[in-house]
Amino acid sequence: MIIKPKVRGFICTTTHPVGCEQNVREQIEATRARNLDKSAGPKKVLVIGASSGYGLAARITAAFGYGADTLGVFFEKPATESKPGTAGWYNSAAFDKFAKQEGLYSKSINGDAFSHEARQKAIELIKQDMGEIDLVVYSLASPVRKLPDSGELKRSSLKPIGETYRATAIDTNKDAIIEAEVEPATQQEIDDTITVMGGEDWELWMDALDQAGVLAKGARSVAFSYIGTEITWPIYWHGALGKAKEDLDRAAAAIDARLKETSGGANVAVLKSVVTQASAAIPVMPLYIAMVYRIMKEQGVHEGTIDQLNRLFGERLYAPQGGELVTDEAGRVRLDDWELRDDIQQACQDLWPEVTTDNLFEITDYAGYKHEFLKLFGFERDDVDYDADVDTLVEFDVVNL
Ligand SMILES: NC(=O)c1ccc[n+]([C@@H]2O[C@H](COP(=O)([O-])OP(=O)(O)OC[C@H]3O[C@@H](n4cnc5c(N)ncnc54)[C@H](O)[C@@H]3O)[C@@H](O)[C@H]2O)c1
Repeated sequence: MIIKPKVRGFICTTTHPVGCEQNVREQIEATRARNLDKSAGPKKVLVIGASSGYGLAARITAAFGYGADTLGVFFEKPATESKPGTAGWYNSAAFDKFAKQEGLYSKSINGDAFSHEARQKAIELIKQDMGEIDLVVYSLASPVRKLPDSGELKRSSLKPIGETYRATAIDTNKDAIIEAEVEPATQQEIDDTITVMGGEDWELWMDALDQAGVLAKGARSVAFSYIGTEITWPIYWHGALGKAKEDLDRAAAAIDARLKETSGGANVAVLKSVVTQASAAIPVMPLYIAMVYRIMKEQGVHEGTIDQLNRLFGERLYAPQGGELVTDEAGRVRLDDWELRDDIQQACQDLWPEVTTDNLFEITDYAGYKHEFLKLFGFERDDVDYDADVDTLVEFDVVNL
């Protein structure tokens, strides 16, 4: 099949298997170049949400930075005769291939991580192949959760709370500046967003792993959050999603108290805004990212997904000098420190009212944003021949639920 990108709103409905493999290879090379202290890191790792974005970067960091065995859980689609698989499918196939070449254990579960079945399958595989795990990374981003007991479907909302949110944004289909308007979430929508993206499911995973006796002494767990500043607060931190992320903080404290009994611990890690399938769906994020990327690149402090995870592991969770993990007052590990620097945020504030459809590509890094977005699906890489016929039917070591 010869595959070209087909963008519909904030997703690309086609993917390129070779481009996705090259994306994974590039992240592995970036991780190797860091020369992380192998003796300090995790050895057996479960990553929930392992196929793209921050979860994939966590899996790559654990495996190729520290030589860890990994079990990944994700919800992706393989190719059919007429349609390529999802990017996360090809990313995971590539990860699996490279990990096995390196002699590392790699196994994956493709199915709904919110289900009890996924937890049971993970526990079965850990018992069978890994014994105990010493790190659980929780990196799900989902618009919907099927409740594991009742089967009821809950949906999350990307909405403000209290007032209608009006802000300058990009219509990414037309590359045009628009005024976005988002109605506030109802109480039901806020509650449902907490149910989908809050900490309950993370706790269910940690309970199940603990009860099954597969958590090693000193095991750690980390889940990811975003806080941002005034620019994004109305839609994010002060919106429905922010309430869910507050609930993640609550869950982190509860899980931490339990893991501390064996000298382990749990934290929320607050990461910077990067281009992923999840962030592309959040109103205003594409414009904010286009601005903050430009400014952070100019200041020499730009980081992509893999850089953040390499730094999280290498300089925070498994810092070679040991000692106390540095957190903020709420126990969160902060990797958004450079993005939230006053000078960077002030430059974004200054740029915001200036942007128009005409100068969008000139005064922001929107070109960089678009490139990163297409890259997520395996497109726009210099090292891939997009006119060549590719085999889309890629298989690997995965248990499909
Ligand atoms: N992208 C950002 O800018 C940003 C910034 C800070 C924090 N975060 C947080 O990082 C976490 C991961 O987000 P991302 O941006 O990497 O997203 P992503 O869309 O790239 O990845 C989401 C992952 O979740 C998996 N997933 C979704 N629903 C699932 C289900 N039902 N069962 C199993 N797997 C499922 C997907 O397969 C994929 O592996 C989220 O908690 C997000 O809030 C993201």
